[in-house]
Amino acid sequence: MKNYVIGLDYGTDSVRAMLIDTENGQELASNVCQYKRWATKEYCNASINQFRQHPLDHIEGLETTIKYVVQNSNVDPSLIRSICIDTTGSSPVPVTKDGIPLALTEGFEHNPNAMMVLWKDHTSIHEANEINELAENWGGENFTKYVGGIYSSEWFWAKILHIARVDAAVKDAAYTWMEHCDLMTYLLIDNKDLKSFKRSRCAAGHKAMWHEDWNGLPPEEFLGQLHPYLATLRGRLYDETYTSDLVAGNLSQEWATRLGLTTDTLIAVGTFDAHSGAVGAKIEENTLVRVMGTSTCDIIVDSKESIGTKTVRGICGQVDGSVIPGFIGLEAGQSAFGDLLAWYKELLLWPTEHLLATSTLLTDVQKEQLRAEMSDNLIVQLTTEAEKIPLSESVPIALDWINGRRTPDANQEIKSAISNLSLGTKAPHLFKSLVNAICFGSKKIVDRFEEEGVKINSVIGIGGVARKSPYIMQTLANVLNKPIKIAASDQTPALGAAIYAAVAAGIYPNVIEASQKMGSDFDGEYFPQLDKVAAYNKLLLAYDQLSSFADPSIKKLHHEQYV
Ligand SMILES: Nc1ncnc2c1ncn2[C@@H]1O[C@H](COP(=O)(O)OP(=O)(O)O)[C@@H](O)[C@H]1O
Ligand SMILES: O=C(CO)[C@@H](O)[C@@H](O)COP(=O)(O)O
Repeated sequence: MKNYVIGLDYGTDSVRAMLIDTENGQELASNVCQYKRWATKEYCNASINQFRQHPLDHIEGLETTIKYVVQNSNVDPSLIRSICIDTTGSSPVPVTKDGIPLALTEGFEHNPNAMMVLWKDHTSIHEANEINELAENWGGENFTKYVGGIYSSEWFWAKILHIARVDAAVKDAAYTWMEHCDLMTYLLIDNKDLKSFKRSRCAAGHKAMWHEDWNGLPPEEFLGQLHPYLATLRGRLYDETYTSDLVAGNLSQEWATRLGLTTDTLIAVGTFDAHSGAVGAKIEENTLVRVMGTSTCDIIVDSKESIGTKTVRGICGQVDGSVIPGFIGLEAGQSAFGDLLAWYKELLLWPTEHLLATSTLLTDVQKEQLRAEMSDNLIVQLTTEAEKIPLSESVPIALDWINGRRTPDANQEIKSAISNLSLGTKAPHLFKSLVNAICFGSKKIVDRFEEEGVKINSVIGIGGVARKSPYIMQTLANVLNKPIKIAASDQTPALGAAIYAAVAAGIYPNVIEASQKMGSDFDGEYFPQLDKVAAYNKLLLAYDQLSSFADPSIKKLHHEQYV
């Protein structure tokens, strides 16, 4: 009998559904929906790094995309066994006692503090510092131990603490908070009991300091010192967490009717996009999967025996079962990857945007066409020119911390810098230096894992930049001095979610087996070019020097390891 599943992947700008044949991972239908309200950035303020999303964008996107794949796949809806949802994270949402997102209730419809606080929102830098200070000095267990020793402003407690401080009305109305992947899963299932609802192990372990060692979330005595609200909230959250190979519940009658499915469809426990992306790209023990898009997420799985009691410094967490149940999932990442290049592109397009508007040489239509053409071609042209610049030629040295540093050693306050500019520095030289910077930042993550005893046997690249830029992937292979395989699928997170769904429905016995059968193939591999590896190592020394200058907390590096 045929079995089908749906993977639903919530990205930063859009949500996509994929209907998959569980026999071979073949995609039978897919559909993407952009978030309408988010597109106007109505609830955001980039100057203070405030990024909020309205839950209606997520609910409308869910209904549109799932309905589309169900109707356009020619599959009997009763054969659609299960759905799994992945989202960005940490992206917490305040909800009422009835599990309704606060922004859907009267009086809060347009209040950004009542909306989902997107992963890249950095309004809670101060609160993250406070959490770190307390964790280190309160006299008890340091609860940041399994999240790299530093709590980030991108994460659950820091974000909630910030909102509790700045918006008493939201604090008082928010009975509880849910990670986005949990909320969307909860929305679909029939069991509406918040206390017994199966929350994501991945989200709780990587972002909310949940760990078996202290029986769940940090205790009230700790959280209460940050804010009494957090202590109250702790009691309304959860003790247990669950991996995504498990069932959270059956599709509710209401949603079965709305989506054209039946209540026999199972909904798996939710997870994060990077983790499901790794599963969609056939991650195995000691494989590093790098999700390279706007930012990066670096995911590794290692055995419990190999990790033992070790805690890896400066990463985004080590969590039992966050990627493959039974293994430790480790996460790191860069706050900006493609975003550094996007920033540069925007900078260069400034005259096109502003001077062109006042020019009388072209019609409005021509201006628009020119603007679009330049925007589409700029990175491609810069890439062609940057590739021609020999490594021996002096290029600027840049840091990749344009949006702070996620890892190693989170510091969201740190800023980027560029040095070694001269009158000979042209736009492609600067572009080349930015590409080098994002690759050097990647090398720091790989080095940290290896220094801490986590073996990396192979590297897989997924995400927009991995697929669009052979130049960046070749540079990365040279900088890391490791081969990089590229997954063929553009949609590995949705595919990974489909794989979890298939295991939850009992179609496969475990995630590894399902991922081997359903996961993406590879359609490219980049190998280090031995003549260039040494030259990049030299440039890396200059990157290290600039890093230490911009962030004096970085220890003096052992340069001898690179020469
Ligand atoms: N040809 C290219 N070379 C390098 N980077 C690119 C290219 N095209 C797009 N990008 C970068 O890719 C990023 C978007 O990656 P993508 O994976 O599509 O999005 P997301 O991270 O939101 O899922 C942008 O930051 C953009 O600067
Ligand atoms: O941080 C995580 C997961 O832990 C990601 O959700 C976050 O970087 C967003 O990634 P994308 O830009 O959607 O690829």
